[in-house]
Amino acid sequence: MWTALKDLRSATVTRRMRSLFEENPTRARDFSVSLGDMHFDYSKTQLDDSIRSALIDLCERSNVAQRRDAMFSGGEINQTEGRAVLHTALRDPDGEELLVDGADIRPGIRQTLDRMKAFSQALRSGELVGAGGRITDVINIGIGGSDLGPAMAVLALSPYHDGPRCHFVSNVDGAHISDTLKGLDPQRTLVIVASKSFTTIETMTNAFTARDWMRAGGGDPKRQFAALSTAMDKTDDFGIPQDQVFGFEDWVGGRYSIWGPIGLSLMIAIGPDGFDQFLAGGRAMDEHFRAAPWGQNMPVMLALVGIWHNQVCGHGTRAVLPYDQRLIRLSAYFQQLEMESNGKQVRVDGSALDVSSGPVVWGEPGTNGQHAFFQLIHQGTRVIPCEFLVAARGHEPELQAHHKLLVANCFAQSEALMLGRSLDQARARMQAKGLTGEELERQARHRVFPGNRPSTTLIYPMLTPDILGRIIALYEHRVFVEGVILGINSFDQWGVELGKELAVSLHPVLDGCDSVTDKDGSTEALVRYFRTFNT
Ligand SMILES: O=P(O)(O)OC[C@H]1O[C@](O)(CO)[C@@H](O)[C@@H]1O
Repeated sequence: MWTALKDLRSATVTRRMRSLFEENPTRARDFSVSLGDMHFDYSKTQLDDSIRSALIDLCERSNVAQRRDAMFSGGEINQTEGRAVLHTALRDPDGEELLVDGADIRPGIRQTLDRMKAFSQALRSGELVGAGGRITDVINIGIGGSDLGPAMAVLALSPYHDGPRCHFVSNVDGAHISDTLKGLDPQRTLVIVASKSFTTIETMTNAFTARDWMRAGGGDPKRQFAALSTAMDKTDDFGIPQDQVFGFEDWVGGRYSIWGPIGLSLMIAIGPDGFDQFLAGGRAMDEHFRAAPWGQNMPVMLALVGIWHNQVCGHGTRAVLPYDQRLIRLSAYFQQLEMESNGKQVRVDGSALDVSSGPVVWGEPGTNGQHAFFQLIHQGTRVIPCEFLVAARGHEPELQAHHKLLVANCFAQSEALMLGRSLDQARARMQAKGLTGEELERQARHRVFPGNRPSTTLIYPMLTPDILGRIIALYEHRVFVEGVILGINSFDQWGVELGKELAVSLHPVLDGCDSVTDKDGSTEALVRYFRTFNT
């Protein structure tokens, strides 16, 4: 399957992308996909008709349609954990009957959503109070999927906030909770403990610290704690009243969980109506993913472009570059979504992957990144496919000039990456500035841009709750399609276990309770260093 694609790649190594636009005047339209007013342009890549056909063929042969349908209908596609994968059901509470283990899951989803709405409304209206009166601040304590989604989305949608302030604590580093608690009123703060398992050491350590802080400051943890979890017995043990516990099932993976109870902080911030719009955005992307033919299917084409760049061309990293300051946490969110899902070395059947696993995902918002790492993207020896995201309009009409500059910079980057600047062009520019002879030759080489560097652009009218829902669902399905093509299970994460186990065994070693001599030399030396400062 891969050979045909690799041959196509060899045939295009020296081809200038720009020539594709000269050959096909409607290339921009032909190599883009729309969903309503959201538009995904992948024309600034090497994809042509034959490459796209070969990629679509790969998609067909990989049974993406069957796997997709199995996912939406509750098939046990997370084989290594024996679970269905149904985060999509969370954003479709009124959908038709959906059976898991013989029972329809929709009524439970609706009931939990209604409870979340009632709870967040009571909090926002001031009906639900803390020991010291109206709740002014909410802290979500969680990590990974129980943090990154809501933390990213709350920031992204700050123009829609009209509820209490939301804070996020994830790191077990005491600095995180300490800095967050400073300045908060323990009698007017709500703490949400977000943990699917309710055993994650970072989250539980921070939750106990927050409870001690609240008690010491005269707050009332019985009233001012809520929990989001699949483990009701453990939330009970912690002492959180059941009417403040919002449960979900194991068919929701951590990094896919923002659509349900894990999204409670987002709902508190933007209100139930805003949250409904967010769900509707995700649902619209689901419907599109299920219905659109592959070539017109946004998640599929985003995935196929990703497969082309990573597995076929060998570009091992992917930069996510939102030209939107409020999406500053988007690449961190996508890092978990993509790298925890598709960073696997074996297929579902245990056989070794014969192509690269998912790429390294990284990035920062523009224009900041331009003044940091874009140098390497433009002139470094590696090719780094870039994914730009940008809104046509900002939320600050009075600062329209800023937004125009932002957008101009975004478009300029993809243009510059594709066009580059040849040695002759560099020389001509320097001559125009009056340079001549040896000095001109010496300087000109440093001003050459190889160009021909691929990028895609996702453009939408404005970053609303609906659009954010569409963006997240788009990337979720992209990761899914890439995983199916690689033949891996995108829904487990065994790779995080070994480090967790060793941390548990190292904890008593740091205290000096357990011996350090059975550790490797490096670890032993590090432990001894730590002990000298902690006697
Ligand atoms: O919600 P929990 O159970 O606390 O887990 C938090 C995170 O930890 C992980 O299991 C990995 O360490 C993630 O997959 C998950 O999102």
